[in-house]
Amino acid sequence: MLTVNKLTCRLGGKLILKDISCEFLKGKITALVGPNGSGKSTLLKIIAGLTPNEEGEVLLEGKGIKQYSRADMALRIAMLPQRHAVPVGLTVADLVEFGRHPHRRWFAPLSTEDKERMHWAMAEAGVLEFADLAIETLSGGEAQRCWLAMVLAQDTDIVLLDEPTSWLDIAHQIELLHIVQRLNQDYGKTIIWVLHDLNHAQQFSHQAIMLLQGEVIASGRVDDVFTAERISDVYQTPITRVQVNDQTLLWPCIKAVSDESRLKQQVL
Ligand SMILES: Nc1ncnc2c1ncn2[C@@H]1O[C@H](COP(=O)(O)OP(=O)(O)OP(=O)(O)O)[C@@H](O)[C@H]1O
Repeated sequence: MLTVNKLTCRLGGKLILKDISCEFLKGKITALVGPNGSGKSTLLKIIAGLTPNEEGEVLLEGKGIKQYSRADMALRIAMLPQRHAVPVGLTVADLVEFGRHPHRRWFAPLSTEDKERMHWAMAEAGVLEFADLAIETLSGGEAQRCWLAMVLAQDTDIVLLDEPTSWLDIAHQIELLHIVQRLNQDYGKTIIWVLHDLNHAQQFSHQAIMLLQGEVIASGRVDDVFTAERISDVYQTPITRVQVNDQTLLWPCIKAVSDESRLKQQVL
C-alpha cells in the first residue's frame, strides 16, 4: 500500500500541492487525472522520491519513503517520466540496461537474470527488433515503447507512468494500455499512471484520483469518480455519456463548446 498523507509542495515560490491525502491500492491500477497544471506530474515525482515536498509524507508499506535509501527505492518504484532526453548514439539495448542498474553491483557484467529481464521487457514492450538501433533513429512512438521497456526491466512492484500514451498513434495507445494491464493482471504490479484520455483511464484503471489546482477533488472507483457532471465541472467543458456497443463513453459536447465561445465572441 502506498499512502500520501497531508502532502504540501511549493516550487519556485508557488503552492503546487495543497495538503493532499490519498491512497494507492496494492496490485491495482490507479489513474491520476486532472486538467493541465493541476499537479499530477509533481505528485508522481514526489512519490518516486525525485521532488521534495514541504509538509506531509509518502508512506510505502507504512514507512516514510525518505527512510528508504535511493538504491532501495529504485528496487521498489520505477518511473517513466513525461519528458526524456537521450544521449546521441545510445542503443535501445543500452537504454533498457539502465533499468537493471539497481539490481547490479558497480561495473559488474550483466548476469543471466539481467539479460533475461531485458529480453522479457523488450518483448513485452514490442521493441526487440529495435535492440541494436540508436534511439534517435526511432519515431517518437517507437522510442516511447523503448522507455517503457527500460522501466519494465527495472522489475519493481510499483510502476509510475507519466502520460505513457503521448506520442503514440491510436493503435499503439491501445497496445500500450493492454501491455500495462497485462503487467498488472499477470505480474500483480501496482500501476499509477497519468492519463489525459479519460475513456482510457476509465477502461484500463481500477481507481482514479482527480486533481484540480493542487487539490484532490475526487478519488475512488473509476465509475464513481468519472461522472459526466464532475468532469464537465472540473474541465469546464460540457461532457455527456454516449453508449457505443456495450461501452459507455465520456464525450465532449464540441458543438455546445463552440456555440458558447461564439456567443462570448458576439458579446465581446
Ligand atoms: N520546478 C518547478 N518550478 C516551478 N513551478 C513548477 C515546477 N514544476 C512544476 N511547476 C508548476 O506546477 C504546476 C503543476 O505542474 P505539473 O507538471 O505537476 O502539472 P500536471 O497536472 O502534470 O500538468 P500537465 O497535465 O500539463 O502535464 C504547474 O503550474 C507548473 O508550472
